[in-house]
Amino acid sequence: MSYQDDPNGYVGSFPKDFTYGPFEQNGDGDSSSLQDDHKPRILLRGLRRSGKSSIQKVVFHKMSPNETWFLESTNQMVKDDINNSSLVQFQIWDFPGQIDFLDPTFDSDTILGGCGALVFVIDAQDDYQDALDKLQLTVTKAYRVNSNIKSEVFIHKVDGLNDDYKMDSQGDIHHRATDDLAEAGLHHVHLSFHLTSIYDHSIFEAFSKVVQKLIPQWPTLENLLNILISNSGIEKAFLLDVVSRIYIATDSSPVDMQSYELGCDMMDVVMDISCIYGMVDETETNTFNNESSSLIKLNNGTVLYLREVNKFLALVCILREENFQKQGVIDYNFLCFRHAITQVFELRNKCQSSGTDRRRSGTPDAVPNGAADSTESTSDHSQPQLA
Ligand SMILES: Nc1nc2c(ncn2[C@@H]2O[C@H](COP(=O)(O)OP(=O)(O)OP(=O)(O)O)[C@@H](O)[C@H]2O)c(=O)[nH]1
Repeated sequence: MSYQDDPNGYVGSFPKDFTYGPFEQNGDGDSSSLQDDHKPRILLRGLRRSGKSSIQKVVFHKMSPNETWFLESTNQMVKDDINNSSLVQFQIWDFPGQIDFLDPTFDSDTILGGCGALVFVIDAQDDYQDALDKLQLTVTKAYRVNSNIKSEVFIHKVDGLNDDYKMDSQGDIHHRATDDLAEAGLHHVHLSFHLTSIYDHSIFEAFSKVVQKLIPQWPTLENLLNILISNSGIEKAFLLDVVSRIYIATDSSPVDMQSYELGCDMMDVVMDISCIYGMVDETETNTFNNESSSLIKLNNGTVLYLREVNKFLALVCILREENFQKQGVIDYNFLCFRHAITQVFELRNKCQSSGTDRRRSGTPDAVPNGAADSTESTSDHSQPQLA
């Protein structure tokens, strides 16, 4: 691995205005200033007992999978704000299985209009014909109201299935669901399928992919990670949301579940140790700060390295032990990376506040709907907001 000059400011081409020193968390922004009544939405739909509430509780509320046995059936729509402590701000609306989007009393225009993604949960351990019928009706309705909505299908509870059956079910569901949509005249609507279970990391991975599609800055984050790993001898890097453990970006090499699990486990260890030993006084609530970092050497020659990026985000890197000998280079490149991420968020916040000012003053947006302009895309309520 060569550590050559890089036009992006990594080792060898030190940006002139960048110095070592305490990292100012400008990029975090003040989440309260970004609060908005109209949070972007992810809708969770599916038949009764398909696992919707369990998914929401396990991913965003740290409920252990076994505790979901005691969840009662949802009888009313539940709105769950994912904000403040988490980088990605959005609302999850969990609909009771029996609610019908086609019911005339259901205000589908308002509910589906500002929605970023529709997640449809299918219980793979059950007969899924009814679920497929409902999926077709739901996606058709959602698409007619909001053609920008991303449709995601979670083939859920796959922990009880053997690998062959899992793959067969996925193929069958994929085939039938796309045929149904084609019959309804919606050939062009794209459905994404994910095999999920709350008993492993598959549900976190699937949710990561759903959220990533809604983050306008995602390609930039991926690009920054690509530059970082190629200049530092890193094999895989994840940008993890500290609270939920979903990854909001990774480099463009394929994700293998084991690496992601390692990253999440490391994050858990760091948070546990920080909570126990990192508290300076009783009033302190956030023990994850710019001092937080961790290094774990595995006995197979792999090194896991974690650094705090800002209070919502951590970078977890996986690399070979021999590439970690130049830790100074990696640390230096990490500082450049963190600086770049800060700039991305500053720009994001600037765009957002100018959008808010425009809305307050009633001035129409300068750019028409649909134009490829960063200001426009960031004030779109169907996108989650980076804090
Ligand atoms: N084996 C297995 N069981 C799961 C999984 N996810 C959820 N369950 C179980 O499925 C049952 C129903 O889960 P809920 O989350 O209440 O389902 P729901 O879709 O919210 O149900 P309604 O509120 O009635 O619409 C619970 O007993 C969960 O423990 C999973 O990944 N694997």
